[in-house]
Amino acid sequence: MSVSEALAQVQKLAAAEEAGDKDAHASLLKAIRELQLAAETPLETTSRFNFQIMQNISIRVAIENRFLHVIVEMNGQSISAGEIAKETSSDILLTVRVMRVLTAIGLCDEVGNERYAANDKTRFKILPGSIAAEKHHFDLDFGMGGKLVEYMRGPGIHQFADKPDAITLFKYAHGTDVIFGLLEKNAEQKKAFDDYMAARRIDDMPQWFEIYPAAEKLRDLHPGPNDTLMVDVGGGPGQELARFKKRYPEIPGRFVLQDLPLTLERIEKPPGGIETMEYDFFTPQPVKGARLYFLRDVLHNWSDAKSAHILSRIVEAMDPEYSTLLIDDYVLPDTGAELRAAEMDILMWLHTAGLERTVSQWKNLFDTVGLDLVQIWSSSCGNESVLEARVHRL
Ligand SMILES: C[S@@+](CC[C@H](N)C(=O)[O-])C[C@H]1O[C@@H](n2cnc3c(N)ncnc32)[C@H](O)[C@@H]1O
Repeated sequence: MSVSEALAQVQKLAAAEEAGDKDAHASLLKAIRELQLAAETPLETTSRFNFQIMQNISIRVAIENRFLHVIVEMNGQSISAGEIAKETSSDILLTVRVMRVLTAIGLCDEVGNERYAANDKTRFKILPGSIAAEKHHFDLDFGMGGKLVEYMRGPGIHQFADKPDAITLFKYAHGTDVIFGLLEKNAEQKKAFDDYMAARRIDDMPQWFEIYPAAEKLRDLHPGPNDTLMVDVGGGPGQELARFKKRYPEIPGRFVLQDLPLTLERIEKPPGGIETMEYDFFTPQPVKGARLYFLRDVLHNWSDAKSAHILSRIVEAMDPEYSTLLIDDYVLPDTGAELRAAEMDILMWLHTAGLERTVSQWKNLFDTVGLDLVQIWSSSCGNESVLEARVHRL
């Protein structure tokens, strides 16, 4: 694509977004990336990738030394490098060097010689959720990046932790197979993980029960008060059940939140009307014949072998004529995946020895456990999809 063709595409999508088309945003960002690629020589493209590490390192220094915090605290006034260095007990030369990168990438404004002012990206970057994301990604991912070559030439890449002798990159760099083991031992990373996850839950994005038309699907259902309407398997603190119940308080039946004792013990007060149940999802499912079994952000943490095991326990409990399984997770298209989805897949490999699945990979997984994919429900905003599955009937 020529530069002017790529530019025309950007202009078209920018106009669509300005005219209120919410779906245009992701396409606009993709078109901007394509425009940059069209304008760059191959040398410039590869060198951009080689040098992007300098940006991450500069950001991490600025966060640790609170450069951006001090700039934001000026409430719109500018501040000099000398003042930042004094306020943060940092070296002035280091401050200037790091701020040069940060202003060049737009994280802060350079308003004069060695003078800086906050912009909206600076203010966002120091929010607790952003600091948490920085620590989560930089500290863990650079730890793995630093060991990668030695690891590839030593044990070699083990994407999954199914076999007892598997050495994941996470284990090689951080000592535990996957992130969850590390979080049990590392309070700073645990807090960063929790804050990051909380900040990622954006309430105005479509909820799973809107993406999947739950009210319509359950309208003609008349469960008794003791019949189970929904089991959230590995449901964490139970926010999804709580939101669903709040939105549709009239829907009768039991709502069961299942998770490991450690997770349930952390819930100070279980959401109203929701029953908590300690349960390991590799063991037989105690709640039989529920209308809905629900798995959100669970299977992407596990290999196909482990996911098949988890799913089989649910399939055994499902009533083939009545139960539906809903899986709320990423679904990558077989071709043309968005960059963020492709990156999330790598993140799942690195942090959890899991994977984000394509449509074909989901179908193959369902085939191995006797599930039929009924439909994939998606929304134009956000990355979540809801896979609707039923027990295979002959
Ligand atoms: C990524 S979290 C997703 C939580 C929740 N579904 C959500 O969307 O917020 C994965 C959940 O799986 C739970 N989990 C991990 N291993 C489990 C097991 N063997 N049995 C039951 N739950 C488990 C974790 O405790 C955690 O709450």
